Amino acid sequence: MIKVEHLHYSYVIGKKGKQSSVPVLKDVCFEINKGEIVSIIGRSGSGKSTVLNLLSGYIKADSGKLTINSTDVTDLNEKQWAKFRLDHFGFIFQNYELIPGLTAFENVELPLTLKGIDRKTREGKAHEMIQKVGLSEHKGHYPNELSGGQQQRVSIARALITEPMMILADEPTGSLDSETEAEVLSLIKQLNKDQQITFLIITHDQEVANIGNRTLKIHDGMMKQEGGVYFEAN
Ligand SMILES: Nc1ncnc2c1ncn2[C@@H]1O[C@H](COP(=O)(O)OP(=O)(O)OP(=O)(O)O)[C@@H](O)[C@H]1O
Repeated sequence: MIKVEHLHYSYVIGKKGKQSSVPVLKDVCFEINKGEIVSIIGRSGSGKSTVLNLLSGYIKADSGKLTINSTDVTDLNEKQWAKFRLDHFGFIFQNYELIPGLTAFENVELPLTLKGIDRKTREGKAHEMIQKVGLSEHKGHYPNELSGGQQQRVSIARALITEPMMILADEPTGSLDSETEAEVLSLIKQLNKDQQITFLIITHDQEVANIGNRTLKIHDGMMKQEGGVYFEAN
């Protein structure tokens, strides 16, 4: 489903004329199969968010190959990526990233609005998703009228509404207390089990990583499967 082959990425830092290149990902290789929950665990600064940004086309690798659903997406341009992202991925973020001026229902509906789906279909789907995450009674609430856990449920419903191939979750429980964290992780596991939704979870927390079928460890821009050895760049 996702195949990452020998990705290298460096950030260019410093002022013009005095720029230097800082290698952040070094020969990263991994695959994610349909129906898996895969966790990427690593300390702060190890390169987790950079992996996510490469997978979702926000940044472009210096070298290597990225294949998603048998399509080579390594060289898509920005416009092609925007469509590809909307068609294939759902996103969940640590800080939920809900639109403050929209209700829970409207936030969930939004990706379908962006896709140009008609109102009746949008509303039907949004009702279904809000129900799926157990928030039907709160659908008219604005984000600031919801708890952190409820906001994350809204963002999960929003991620699900386009029926994405995969959900990319960046520290999905990073802002939640441990009880609410357990609830959100259990919802993720349930969606994976009942509907075979594939998740990639980025975290620095071993307990969160443990909900995955597989854990990939990233350290200093190098990645290994848990129990394996780090790949070193040539
Ligand atoms: N825009 C940027 N310009 C230059 N260096 C950057 C930039 N973004 C990230 N880096 C550097 O790249 C490295 C990896 O950063 P990244 O954000 O991928 O790590 P992370 O594992 O997601 O960290 P965290 O858990 O703190 O979010 C870090 O050393 C960071 O300082």
